[in-house]
Amino acid sequence: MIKLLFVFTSAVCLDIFILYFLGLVGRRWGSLEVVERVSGGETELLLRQWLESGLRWALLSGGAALLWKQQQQEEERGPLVRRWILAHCFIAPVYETGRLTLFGNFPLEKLDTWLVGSAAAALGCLFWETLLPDSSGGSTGGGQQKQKARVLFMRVIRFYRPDYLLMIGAFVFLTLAVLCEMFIPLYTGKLIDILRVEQHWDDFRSAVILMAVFSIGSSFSAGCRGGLFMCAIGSFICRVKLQLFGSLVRQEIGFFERTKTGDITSRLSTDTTLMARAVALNVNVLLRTLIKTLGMLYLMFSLSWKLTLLMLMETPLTGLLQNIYDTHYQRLSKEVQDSVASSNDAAGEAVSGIRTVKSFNSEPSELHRYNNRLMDTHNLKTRRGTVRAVYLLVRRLIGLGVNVAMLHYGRLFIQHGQMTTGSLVSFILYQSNLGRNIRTLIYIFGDMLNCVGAAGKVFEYLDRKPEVSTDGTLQPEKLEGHVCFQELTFSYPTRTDHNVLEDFTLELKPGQTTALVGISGGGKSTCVSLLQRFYQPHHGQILLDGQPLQNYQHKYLHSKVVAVGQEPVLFSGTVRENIAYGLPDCSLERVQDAARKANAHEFICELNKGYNTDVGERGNLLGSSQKQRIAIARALIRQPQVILLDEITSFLDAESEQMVQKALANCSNHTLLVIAHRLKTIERADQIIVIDQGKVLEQGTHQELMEKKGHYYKLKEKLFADDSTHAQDKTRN
Ligand SMILES: Nc1ncnc2c1ncn2[C@@H]1O[C@H](COP(=O)(O)OP(=O)(O)OP(=O)(O)O)[C@@H](O)[C@H]1O
Repeated sequence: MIKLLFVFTSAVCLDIFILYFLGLVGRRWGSLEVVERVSGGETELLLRQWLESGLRWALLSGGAALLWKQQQQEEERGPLVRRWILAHCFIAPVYETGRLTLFGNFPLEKLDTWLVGSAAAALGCLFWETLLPDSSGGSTGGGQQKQKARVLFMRVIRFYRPDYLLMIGAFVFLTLAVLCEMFIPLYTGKLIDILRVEQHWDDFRSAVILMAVFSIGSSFSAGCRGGLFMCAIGSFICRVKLQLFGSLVRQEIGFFERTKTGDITSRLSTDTTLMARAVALNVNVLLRTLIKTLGMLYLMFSLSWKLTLLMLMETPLTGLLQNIYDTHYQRLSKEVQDSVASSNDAAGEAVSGIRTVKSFNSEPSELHRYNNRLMDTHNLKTRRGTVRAVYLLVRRLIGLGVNVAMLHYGRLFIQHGQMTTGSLVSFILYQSNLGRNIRTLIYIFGDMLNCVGAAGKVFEYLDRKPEVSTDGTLQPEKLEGHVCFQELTFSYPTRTDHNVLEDFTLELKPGQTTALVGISGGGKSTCVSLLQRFYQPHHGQILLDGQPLQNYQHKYLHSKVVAVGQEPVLFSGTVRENIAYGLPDCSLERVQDAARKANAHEFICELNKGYNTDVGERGNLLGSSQKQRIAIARALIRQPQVILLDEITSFLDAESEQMVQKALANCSNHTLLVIAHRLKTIERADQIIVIDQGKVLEQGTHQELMEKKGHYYKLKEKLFADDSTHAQDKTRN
């Protein structure tokens, strides 16, 4: 900043020096008789001023460039200085040219002109930097941002391709509506002029008819335009949401662990809508306003170009004000959005965990938490409202000032016969719209960037390639189900500093049952997750029949390797839909067969609508053991080769467990990986693997490990104790 000030001060000093030097030369030149003859005229003075400005500009630019190079900051601040020098040198001749054109005299002294020019240039640069801070070329961060916004905007437009016809229709009606609307004030003024001269009744009638035609035409076209745009936006939103959802469900589990649910849902709801607005609504408003503004300016110029220039003076002020307001308003709006999301999260968490809330009697604290979040939102909204109120006040004051000036000059022009009363009325009508239109143009530009920002977030998810690839193609007809974990090292994406598995090697032989045992947190469930390809291990690999898991086709792999977890997740829908989940054309016989194997058929038949009974949201209408059996049926229906059972029997009663065990025992050609804390399940396994802290401690059959009297032996004492307690609990229930 200090360097910048130094450059500016040096430039001003250099400029004053050049100015006086040129003044001296000019005076010497002026003293020559030849020049004296021609230099008296205003045109010549003006010409000389332009020449001087050109010279000053060249010298100042050269000097600043030299100085800047030494400071090595050309890239960062160069454009701003160049703009300032250009405005500083040329604003005075431009101003004087304007004055000469308007009033035909040349009143300002040289130093006064310089001062006025300097102040105007500094204000202009300030205005430019505040309103368009990133306009200094592609190399800067702002330039890149603008370029990015442009690319995103074009992508959104391409996304609209299927609706191009609707959009074109909408734009045609938009143009018609605007054109019709534009002529109404003009004819209002004409009517007033005609009314003042009573005998022109024919003119009056035709003016009224024309006004009626324009009004009806404008309303009709606006209606058609709105309808067509809404259709286009509706279909766009559906399309984007569908694609986005498709992309989201393809992402790996780690993505969902790292990304908040609120973020994902707001991409799906708010951002897709904003993205649709970016083109359809904003371009609609932008074009409508632009056509209207240009048309109005043309008509206003034809009514009184002097008054029009006066009016336009309001624009930079309003622009500056709008820009400052937008910055604050957008920041506050974002904070309000975050705060609303956070209070929704608080409410959602309390509702979804209502059992825990009640059992710990924490209703008052939940209420307090929610109240705090609501108050935060309320405070932010109040601040946002205050900013808006101040902005509106200042804007109205500026508007009032301009209106007073316009009425004053309008009266003078009427007095001098330069305008009629009707023209002034038309002008006032246009002027009241013009200010609004210009504000809209400035606002819409900001809003468009905002919407394009939302589109950026949507595209980020749309373009995201899942870290766990699903590009495999392998789908052999016959699969043995031979699984090998080879020197696997893995940590969860949310805790990369902690290796859950380290140099982990394990073999699941085809047709055999392997039980994973160990204390909680040892990494048993992680093995199941990795086998389902929820995560990608960092080192080592998992082989299925000698091929890395990622080589298998995604759908094939998930039909051959299935898992049933501790807490089964069912989806709202019927029992049949849940068992045949992901298999759209599955017959009822197949569903029933799978249900029988999972010992679920009997209880399903007892439900009031049998297989067509609705299970409720997340299966809430069913008991835990029923949900578990449906989940087992859902796995078995795919006729898998490798079955992963992660503590599935925890929620089953002894009888159901036995039935399920029997059903699973029947699948002798399946590879089973069982995680269990129940001795009976473990004993039956062909091999038992004891895991602790991501490492295999012991491996062998129950008999072998018992004889070894190692970790398993010690663990067994605990497991057996737990098991008997558990069995007693179940019997009591
Ligand atoms: N999604 C996750 N993100 C981060 N860390 C996790 C995640 N899931 C598990 N962990 C951690 O990984 C370690 C192993 O967990 P894992 O669930 O595999 O153990 P486990 O032996 O199956 O235990 P349990 O019998 O309690 O299910 C634990 O320290 C756990 O905290």
